[in-house]
Amino acid sequence: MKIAIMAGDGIGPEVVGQALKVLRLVAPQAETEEAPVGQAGIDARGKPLPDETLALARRVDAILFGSVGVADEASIPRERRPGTGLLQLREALTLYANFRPAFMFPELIGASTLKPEVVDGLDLVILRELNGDVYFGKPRGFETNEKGERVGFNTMRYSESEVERIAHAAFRAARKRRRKVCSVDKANVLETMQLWREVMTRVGREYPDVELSHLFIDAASMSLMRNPKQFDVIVTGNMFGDILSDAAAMLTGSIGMLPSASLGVDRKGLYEPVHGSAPDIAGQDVANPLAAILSLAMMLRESFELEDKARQVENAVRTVLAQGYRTGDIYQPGTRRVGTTEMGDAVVQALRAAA
Ligand SMILES: NC(=O)c1ccc[n+]([C@@H]2O[C@H](COP(=O)([O-])OP(=O)(O)OC[C@H]3O[C@@H](n4cnc5c(N)ncnc54)[C@H](O)[C@@H]3O)[C@@H](O)[C@H]2O)c1
Ligand SMILES: CC(C)[C@H](C(=O)O)[C@@H](O)C(=O)O
Ligand SMILES: [Mg+2]
Repeated sequence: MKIAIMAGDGIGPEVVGQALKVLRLVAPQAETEEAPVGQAGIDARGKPLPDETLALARRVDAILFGSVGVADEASIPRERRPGTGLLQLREALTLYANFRPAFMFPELIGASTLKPEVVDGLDLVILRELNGDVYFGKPRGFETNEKGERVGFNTMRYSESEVERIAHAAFRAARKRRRKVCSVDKANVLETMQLWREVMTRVGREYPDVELSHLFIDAASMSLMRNPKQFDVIVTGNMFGDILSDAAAMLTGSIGMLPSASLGVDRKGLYEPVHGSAPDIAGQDVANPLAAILSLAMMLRESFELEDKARQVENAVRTVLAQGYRTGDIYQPGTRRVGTTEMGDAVVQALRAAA
């Protein structure tokens, strides 16, 4: 059981630190090795994904990832951008299937931005394609047009085989759940997405026991807010999945609650909270570590087939919420406001008590 720990930047090390305490307790046999990524990679080795970090990623069974990013990310050239380290890692390991479950803990119903009856019992998963789309399509870059103005451009691209493999992943996931797949695209405007819908429909015929529907991204965004419980598995492209999953976070109360698993062709996976490095709250011991801890649970389940351990961790999260522990992002009057470390300790305590 070899695990690479890539805590990254900002609140990354704070939340991964809590997940590590949980790992040590539930799987003391796990061998871990840390490696810098993001701005930490640039500081240590001059690159957002140092060669040594990538080599470690290739050697291990799973990666526990924190978050990467700095406050002025948007103005930095690509090769020196912390986020590039994460994108390169996803590409190098062919981690094309990014599962982002959004699950409503009953204790947090009041923390959701939606009415209680709309989110009570919510349990959906957004399956985001992670290796293609406008994120990786070529050509990309800057050029000068005939008027002498600068032009920035990217290309939205998907090949049939890329859509096929994510489609199969979606239908397989649906078979373990409520057997419904909603494919989200923009096939009314974009050729890339016409192909996406065509391939989804074709692959769907191989899964007659799974109900397939299609929505355009604009309508899907609305439906996610209006009636999120209609969804089981939502499968979508890289860019739309990025946006929809942050939106889904607010249904469940906070982005600090959302875990994710990025899987490829084998069981090796990268597990990370959906949130970023949150420079606005970094270093204050206030970030919610539960998304990182729930990402660890996904790792135990998916990469190591330790279903019991995964459940223990998820139940411990449920217990601390029932006990009233809340970080600032999910705080409500009448509950107990705690910091990152105290929340991690509470989860460890709950695990010990249940053992
Ligand atoms: N997977 C990743 O590593 C990842 C994901 C998203 C963004 N980023 C990067 O992070 C940096 C900041 O991006 P952003 O501000 O748009 O998104 P963000 O997710 O870092 O933060 C958005 C908001 O949510 C809050 N927040 C995030 N995580 C939280 C937690 N665990 N507990 C409590 N509050 C939390 C932040 O304080 C902020 O107000 C950028 O450089 C961006 O590129 C990285
Ligand atoms: C940091 C960034 C590159 C990343 C993405 O856009 O994929 C993040 O927003 C995410 O959701 O994991
Ligand atoms: Mg994102």
